[in-house]
Amino acid sequence: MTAETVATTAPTAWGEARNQMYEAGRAAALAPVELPVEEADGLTLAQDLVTLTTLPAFPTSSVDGFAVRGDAPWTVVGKVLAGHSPAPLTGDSTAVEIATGGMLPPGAEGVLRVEESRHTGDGRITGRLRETIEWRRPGEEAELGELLVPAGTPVDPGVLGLAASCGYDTLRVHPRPRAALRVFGDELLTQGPPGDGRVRDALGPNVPALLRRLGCQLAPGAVGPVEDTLEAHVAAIRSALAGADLVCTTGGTMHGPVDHLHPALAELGAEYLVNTVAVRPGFPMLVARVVGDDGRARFIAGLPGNPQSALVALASLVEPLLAGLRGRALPALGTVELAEPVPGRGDFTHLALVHVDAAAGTARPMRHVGSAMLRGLAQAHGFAVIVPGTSGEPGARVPFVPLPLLPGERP
Ligand SMILES: Nc1nc2c(c(=O)[nH]1)N[C@H]1C(S)=C(S)[C@@H](COP(=O)(O)OP(=O)(O)OC[C@H]3O[C@@H](n4cnc5c(N)ncnc54)[C@H](O)[C@@H]3O)O[C@H]1N2
Ligand code: MOO
Repeated sequence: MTAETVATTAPTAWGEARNQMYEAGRAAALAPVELPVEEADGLTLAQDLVTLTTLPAFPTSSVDGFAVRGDAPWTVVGKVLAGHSPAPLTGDSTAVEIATGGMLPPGAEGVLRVEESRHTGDGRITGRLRETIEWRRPGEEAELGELLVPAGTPVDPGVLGLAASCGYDTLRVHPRPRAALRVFGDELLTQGPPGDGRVRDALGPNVPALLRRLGCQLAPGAVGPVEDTLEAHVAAIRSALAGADLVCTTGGTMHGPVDHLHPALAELGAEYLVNTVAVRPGFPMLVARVVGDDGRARFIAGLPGNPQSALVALASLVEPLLAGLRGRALPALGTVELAEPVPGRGDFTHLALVHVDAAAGTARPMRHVGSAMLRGLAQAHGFAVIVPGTSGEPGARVPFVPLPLLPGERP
């Protein structure tokens, strides 16, 4: 389907559009790179994480005390600190002082806690060993070659620590997608209060911040506003495509007198993957694909100009596309229980902004949720999904699309 031929296509069902975007992203998943472990935070594993050693790699004392051999009382014949490789303990009724994490000497039969030991009059130590063992056995956490975490797992601090602890210096990971934004609309101001027919560009500040939260790095370059001519639109998208895997545009998704997005896509030889979605708000959203001279697919996401609609398009199309590009699973939708009624939108899916009360587990629809408004969005946790042909009744459990917020951003 080329950009010229689809002005009259029927909107894609919301769930189907979401799945299509994920599959398109997965088919173009970014080629893995090998990075030092500490540089892989926030990326996605492109390899299974299997242990390069048994874990622990050697028997280690789990307490400060004495590693002993034979019966009490024991003659102390040395000391083992963490990081040292001890000589075997061979003599009967002998012991070495040992620190937590110290390698157990071969031949040791038990570890006595320092607080449970006593000195005898003749310079030896004595005490009763506990029933439970006081050292960690090799392989207790994992055997050599055991799968710890599969490919496709997001790399977080836990994975970083685990990778280092079992011997990795580098990890094979999918890199961050490079994203760019171009904002369309001659009516947009980038400074000062709106008035006299001009509105402030809300999406120039908003969309890059969301793209970062969705795991992108933002390509450098002017966001706009791009002049309302076809030539300027084509040039702006083309320059953005040169340095990005994903170009988001805002505005111009309809077919008004200065809506140049569709003709610009046609001129760039873009192929629509989704062009309009049966969702409110935001139905004119689209995603198109351009294959570069290098054979690599790049994506253009056309976000509607109405600010809330742009955010619905990000959550509906861009988020699953990015999950695929990053080599991750499609984010599963949780559910919320509606505390108040939420109207349906006939044959369209309704994405309704809600505030979630975590303690009660319920969701309350926001006020100020016109598609041109951001007031409700700035206090919402995400969108309750009211499927076509239904309305959201109090007490009903409905799917929930969270906003990509960082911990602590919506207490
Ligand atoms: N005849 C019809 N007109 C419209 C329809 C329709 O079905 N028939 N659908 C409406 C819907 S739904 C939406 S959504 C918008 C989509 O419009 P565009 O994507 O073409 O966007 P624009 O026309 O450029 O702008 C729409 C609106 O949003 C404001 N805007 C744009 N960019 C920004 C920004 N960066 N920051 C803040 N506000 C922005 C712009 O000033 C307009 O008010 O079309 C409807 N029309
Ligand atoms: O996307 Mo529009 O009204 O649905 O804002």
